[in-house]
Amino acid sequence: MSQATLMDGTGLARRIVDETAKRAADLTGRTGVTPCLATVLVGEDPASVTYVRMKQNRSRKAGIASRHVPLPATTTTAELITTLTELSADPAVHGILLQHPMGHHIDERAAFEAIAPEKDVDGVTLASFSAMSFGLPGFSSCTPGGIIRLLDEYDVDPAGKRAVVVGRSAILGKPVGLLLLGRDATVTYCHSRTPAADLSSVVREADIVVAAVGRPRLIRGEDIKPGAVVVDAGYNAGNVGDVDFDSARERASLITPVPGGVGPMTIATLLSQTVEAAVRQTVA
Ligand SMILES: Nc1nc2c(c(=O)[nH]1)N[C@@H](CN(C=O)c1ccc(C(=O)N[C@@H](CCC(=O)O)C(=O)O)cc1)CN2
Repeated sequence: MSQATLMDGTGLARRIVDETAKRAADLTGRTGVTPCLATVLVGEDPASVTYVRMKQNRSRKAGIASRHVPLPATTTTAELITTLTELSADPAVHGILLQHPMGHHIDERAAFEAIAPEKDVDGVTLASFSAMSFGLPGFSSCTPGGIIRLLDEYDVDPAGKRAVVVGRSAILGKPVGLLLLGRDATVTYCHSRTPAADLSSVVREADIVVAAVGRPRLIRGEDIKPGAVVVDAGYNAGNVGDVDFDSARERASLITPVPGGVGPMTIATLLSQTVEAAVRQTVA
């Protein structure tokens, strides 16, 4: 079989950011309101610092203002909730991003819930999760939303397909499975406690594989069903995904590279949802 076609997240994300920039400029021209994304970072984890900086840089290119709130690693859950409540009440802020992960001492769920649903452009609140689960309007979690957009771009219709999601995190694995279910896929979840033999047998049956467990090269080409669509949403040190790319691309029909696949789509979705939030919050 020939090698899989690459799903180009970088190119699609660039087009989404260009469209987002036009929408932002239109809003600013019509109303004088500049969309504003507040980024909140607890501590100085190097990867998180990089991701937040990427979000700020791309926001600037899209005509979105950033308000950065760096907090010390010692910040308590109560202090973080106070910051997020203030940002939620600030009319100049349209979207709020709380970078994950935070320190183990922080109650992440309580912190995310302090974000007003209408400003939850990262799709992390229970309100956003429930809306997404029921197919109601709301903001999707950014990486899952970006993955579905990428599948659409490459005419991958999940309806009737067997999809496996490897991973069950609140911001990635769980929601992407629900979005695929919403598109009528037959979804199975595997995760870090799934025995290796079960993982292998489930992946072997899957038409769509979404790897989101954070284990470098866990998914091997020998387990990929010939012609399957493979989406690698793993972020591991050294820009290594959860899929063994070289062996998987020999069997897949479509595959996302790392870097250049799902990652750029995450940020493009965040920016697009920020401008959408600003439009909804602006009485023209
Ligand atoms: N609150 C959130 N926290 C986290 C999220 C999220 O969506 N919301 N996702 C990940 C990390 N992440 C954004 O925060 C992220 C990771 C990677 C990329 C990306 O574009 N990666 C590039 C490579 C980057 C490089 O060159 O260094 C790629 O894949 O091409 C974007 C966003 C965890 N936390």
